[in-house]
Amino acid sequence: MNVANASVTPMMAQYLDIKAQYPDALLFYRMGDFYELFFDDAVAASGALDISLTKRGKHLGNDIPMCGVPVHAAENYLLTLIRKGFRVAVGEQLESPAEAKKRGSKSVVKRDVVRLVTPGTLTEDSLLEPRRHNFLAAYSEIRGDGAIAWVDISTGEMRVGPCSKMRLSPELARLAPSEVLVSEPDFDSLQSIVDETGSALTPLSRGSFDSTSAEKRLVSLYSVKSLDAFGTFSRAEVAALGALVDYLDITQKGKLPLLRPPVRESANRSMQIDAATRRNLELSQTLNGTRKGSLLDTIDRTLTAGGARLLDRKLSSPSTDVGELQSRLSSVVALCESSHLRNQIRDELRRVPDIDRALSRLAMNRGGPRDLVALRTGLEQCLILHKLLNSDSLTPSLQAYNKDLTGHNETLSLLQATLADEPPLLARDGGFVAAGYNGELDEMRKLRDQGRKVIAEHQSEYAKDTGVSTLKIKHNNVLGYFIETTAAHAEKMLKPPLSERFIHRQTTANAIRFTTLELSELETKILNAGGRAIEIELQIFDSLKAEILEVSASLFAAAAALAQIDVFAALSDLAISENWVRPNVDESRAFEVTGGRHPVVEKALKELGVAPFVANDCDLSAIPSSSSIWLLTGPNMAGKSTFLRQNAIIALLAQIGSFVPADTAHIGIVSQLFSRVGASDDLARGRSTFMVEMVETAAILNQADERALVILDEIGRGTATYDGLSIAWATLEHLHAKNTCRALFATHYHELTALAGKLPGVENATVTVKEWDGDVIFLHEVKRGAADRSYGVQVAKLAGLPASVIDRARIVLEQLEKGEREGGVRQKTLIDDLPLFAATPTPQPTTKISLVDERLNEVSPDELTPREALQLLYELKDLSRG
Ligand SMILES: Nc1ncnc2c1ncn2[C@@H]1O[C@H](COP(=O)(O)OP(=O)(O)OP(=O)(O)O)[C@@H](O)[C@H]1O
Repeated sequence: MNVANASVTPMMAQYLDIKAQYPDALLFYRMGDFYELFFDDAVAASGALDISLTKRGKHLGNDIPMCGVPVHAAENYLLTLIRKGFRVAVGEQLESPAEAKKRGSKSVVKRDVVRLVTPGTLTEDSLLEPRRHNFLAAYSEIRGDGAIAWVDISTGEMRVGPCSKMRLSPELARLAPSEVLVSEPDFDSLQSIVDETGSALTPLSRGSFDSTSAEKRLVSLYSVKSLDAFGTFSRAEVAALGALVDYLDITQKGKLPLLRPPVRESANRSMQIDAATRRNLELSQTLNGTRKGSLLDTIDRTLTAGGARLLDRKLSSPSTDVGELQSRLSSVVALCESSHLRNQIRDELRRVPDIDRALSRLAMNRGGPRDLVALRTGLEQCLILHKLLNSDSLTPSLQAYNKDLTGHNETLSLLQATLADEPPLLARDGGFVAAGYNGELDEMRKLRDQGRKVIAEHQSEYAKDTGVSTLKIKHNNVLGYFIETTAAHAEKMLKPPLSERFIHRQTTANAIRFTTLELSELETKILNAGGRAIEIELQIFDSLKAEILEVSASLFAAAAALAQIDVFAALSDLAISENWVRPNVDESRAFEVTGGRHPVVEKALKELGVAPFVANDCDLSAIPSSSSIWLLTGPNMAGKSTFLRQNAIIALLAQIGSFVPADTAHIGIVSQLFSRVGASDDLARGRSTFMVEMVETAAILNQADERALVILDEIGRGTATYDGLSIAWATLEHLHAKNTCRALFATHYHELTALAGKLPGVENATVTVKEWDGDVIFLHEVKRGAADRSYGVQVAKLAGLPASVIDRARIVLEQLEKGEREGGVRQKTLIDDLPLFAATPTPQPTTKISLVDERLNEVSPDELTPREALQLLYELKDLSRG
């Protein structure tokens, strides 16, 4: 831009200069106690934040729109802007106005962007959810070989794994990153996949993804010779990791977070779950997008933020490693068996702070004394917990985690010695270093807080040393502090040896004034004490921080151990209080659950105080075939969907190493979990209910292998009856012949039950109901066999459809069924045969009032004598026979 243009002020020139470097972000331009926004940024931010838009000066003859937010409240505004999809460049003043003035009276204060705030790079406590990770992901593809890397900069965890473009959507669903980085040339082809997950998509230049420079970046970041130190990575994996680091460098302006060495995750060690299945099973959020009511919400008994994040991670990536699962389950068992120990552990865990996030904030220079205190408390709790868990009778993995809780004595002692009990939030406020830690600091504080007292102490010392008891220390603006005495008393002070110490300053009419070297030093000290105290504290803060970061690896290990212990104890607590059972997990293809329950529905029923949940069995193992499928029929509302989901959830819980809501469960490892449950329109993506259903079904039929568990609920319901039936039929046959997997298939098409006789791997099961006086009573019991009918009309009646509609539906149904029995229904005949709705008189209630009812209506029980009552009983018995 043309800075020489007369209408551009130097400040505006600086603003425009900085803004040009961040065209995609809102620029927070620091002016004193405010961040100000100008031009389009101001218009956008004032709308998003609901703050007033004003004007400030003119630019090229036009008013400059402006809005501002106070610096002390900036975090909240930042959060709102980030949530609304903005990125914010924070431009700070890099010098004081006085320093700027030294360069010339017209000089503008130096400013530059110190940080680019984006959804994936948040570290502030107030901007993050404590119990959830905030991942930044990067996807790269090199010659058809794809990889995804992700990092939570608030905890420093960095992971990477292979990921084909096909698997990108399920991987993003699993990780739920808040921001995804892709190379500019890939932007268009990946946009729809990323948008679908709700993550922000950020394109980076091709250079950020260049695998050779990425490798250099990583090698220098971790100060290693080669990345082999951490494992073997593909080019695409290195590129994705490198892009993360490059982006952090750009957004954090060179101040990189504390990144832990990358861990490679291989896809075959965890259960594959696609986005639709996660959604359908409401794993970490409900279909309405809330955490409350999700499976995670129901099972989460963790007490620490780190534990909560770990449980979330486990639930999103159940393991397929039997050995690992057995080991996790044994630890849960160990803590189930000793409720005293478990309760003690849980009591101590309550006091454990978020060590990961405290460390990361410190590393990024955004930490304060409270973070150091969090580490102190964390390490103190480590010691207590270590003692509690220090037993040979515990499992090897608990013992290993317990080991990580020790070895921090030096760090703890340092923190204990250094920190005050309740320090302030910000280091610059001072007051966080404990008294007694640093002699000079103690003195400075004393001087700052008790200047008068220190002077008084000196005064009495001088009085004693000189023998002049009337001597006074006084202060004025010319001399500062001075010692004053009368001329008579001053005499001996003017002579050696006292005159060597007491230096004559002034003689007035009534008094003589002295000073001492000590006193003038004291004066400077008193004047500077406050500032010096803070300076010392900041030095101590920095050196303490450096020492802590030096041992960050072992502190992270302790935090990880605490999280693991928390998860084990939480799962034990859950198992005991909800009466869950240890599942038998192995390499077989078993799926045998007795007394299974749906944890979320069971909890909801309990809270409502209605009839308890009816437990059900599911035995796919008994089917002597390579595929094992239960074909589930039953009326609407009987509990088919619940049954389907509960079995998927039981498998999933077993594979995170949790007990399961059942009496017994034998689960052969499930490698892929698919579920097509319920129907929902996806209008945003321009897909109808039926289309969504078919896309999801296609994904299942194309991918499910013999280790998959497939849950299909009412396939084909979204289209015309015969089309739907045909699709369901063919789908079932495909699952049986090609996918040869374990599956639960719920359907309203009773015609399909005939397939059970034909296909060896398909068995019929049904959810039972009782019919009573034209109504239907749900028993929620799943039994082998086929349902006789749908009871749709009865359910509709329960829902409160007008009686005339219900009656009319009954007539139509009767005719349809009759038509079918008589060899196929021809619609034309049906329409001709059925009298029109309007012409149909509402039939009278089918149930007649019985004689027994009539007689009972006449009776008033209060007026009956015992003899009359007995007589009445005989009478009623007669009437009912008659
Ligand atoms: N085993 C059970 N014990 C007690 N209540 C249950 C049980 N299963 C389901 N229910 C209750 O019945 C309601 C309906 O269950 P669900 O949605 O699973 O039925 P459905 O057969 O799939 O119905 P539709 O075919 O109409 O979708 C649930 O909301 C729940 O309150």
